[in-house]
Amino acid sequence: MDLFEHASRKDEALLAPLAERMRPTRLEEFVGQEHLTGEGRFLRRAIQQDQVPSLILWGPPGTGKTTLAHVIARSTGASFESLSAVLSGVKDIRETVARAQERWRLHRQRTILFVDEIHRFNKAQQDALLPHVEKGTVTLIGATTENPSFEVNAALLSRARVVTLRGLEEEELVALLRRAVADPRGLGGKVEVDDEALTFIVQASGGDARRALTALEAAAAHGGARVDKAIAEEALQHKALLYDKAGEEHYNVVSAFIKSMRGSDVDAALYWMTRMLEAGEDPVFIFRRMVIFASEDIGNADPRALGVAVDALRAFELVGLPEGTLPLTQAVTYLALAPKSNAVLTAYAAARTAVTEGGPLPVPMHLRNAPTKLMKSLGYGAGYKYPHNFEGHYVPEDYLPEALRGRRFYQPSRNGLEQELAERYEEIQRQLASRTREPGEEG
Ligand SMILES: Nc1ncnc2c1ncn2[C@@H]1O[C@H](COP(=O)(O)OP(=O)(O)OP(=O)(O)O)[C@@H](O)[C@H]1O
Repeated sequence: MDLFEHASRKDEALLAPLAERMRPTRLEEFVGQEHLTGEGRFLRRAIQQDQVPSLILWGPPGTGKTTLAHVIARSTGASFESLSAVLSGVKDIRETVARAQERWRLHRQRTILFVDEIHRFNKAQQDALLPHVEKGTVTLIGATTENPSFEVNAALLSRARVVTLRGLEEEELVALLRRAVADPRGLGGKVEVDDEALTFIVQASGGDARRALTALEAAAAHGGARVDKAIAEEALQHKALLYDKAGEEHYNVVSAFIKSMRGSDVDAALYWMTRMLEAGEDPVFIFRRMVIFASEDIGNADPRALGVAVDALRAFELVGLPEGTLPLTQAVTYLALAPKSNAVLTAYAAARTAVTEGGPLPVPMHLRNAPTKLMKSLGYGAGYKYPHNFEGHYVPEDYLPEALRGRRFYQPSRNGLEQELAERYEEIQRQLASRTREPGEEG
């Protein structure tokens, strides 16, 4: 039984991606970032003296933020816990803190809490965590790729020291790849990778160690026992086609999501929504697209849709993830099945064309503001009819500039609630057309 468990755990370890298998566990294996971890530098000293404060690690992807948090925990004998600011809810934070308290109470063991994407922490999450950072129950290590002085909340910033990580240098990445080729945790010396191929991979990695290791792994899988530059190139191209979170594929999925809602296919909309979440998309980005969609593709066919989208966003900001997926799903299902109209979009486009092409046409005299006697004597406001003085609070009248009389911008659909507006619109057009003009009035 024991043997079995051991064997399966070992297989799992080998199934993990190369970058994961090669993650340094000691400071000696950590590459680059000499300004932090070199002899006598701040972080090395803090680790040696076991006095690591709460930190915010700011740096590009794949430069060792997560790794550093692991190394710190291991070297200081602290327990390591990790949360995602995007995916973990307040409940997860409370449970993590409770475990940390327990560890301290029973074993006097400290806890390092790693929070990925710390700039996405919302108010509720912060309130649940910060008092415990203050008390020292947990040492917080947050990671962010965004400039913390703009993106990280002040309450957090004042409790943690910001540390900057740099993209890794080419030589550092080459050394890292060589180690991965030889190390038994890595490719175990079974693959030969020539220098040109290594340089090619490193140059395609933009200082990102995870990218470099993942590319090496793909090249090794592609090429067998020997990897040269041509094989590395081919492998990388193939990979780029399969998955590219930040690039084309991302936009394809967003596009499929919007089109599914527009096409009233609620199941497809849910599928693409989930694809985006799983790929690590910021839910707020999805919400913003939905708020726009509610106006652009539903509009007055169901004016409640805009409210549903905005309320769901507000709810999400209150509860965060994972519970925030519920208002998100609710809004997606509502928007997908609501009656559709693009009359808002076309109305604005038509009005804008009239303004940009027609130039600043004069305001008709009867609509002008007449605050002074002089203006009144010049005819400003003369002949204005106050609609409330007429039956039904309406009187047929011209409001557009003279040159645009009779132009229609709004083309209401006959869908959903917009049907009512369409009927009212037609009625008004009829009254305008059949109005009896007073003598002297232009036709
Ligand atoms: N400085 C480094 N020294 C050695 N290996 C590194 C270093 N930085 C990254 N790596 C390798 O890259 C992998 C990913 O790094 P890590 O998870 O620390 O990145 P990160 O900075 O947290 O980036 P992300 O924000 O993308 O998660 C690690 O598993 C490790 O193999």
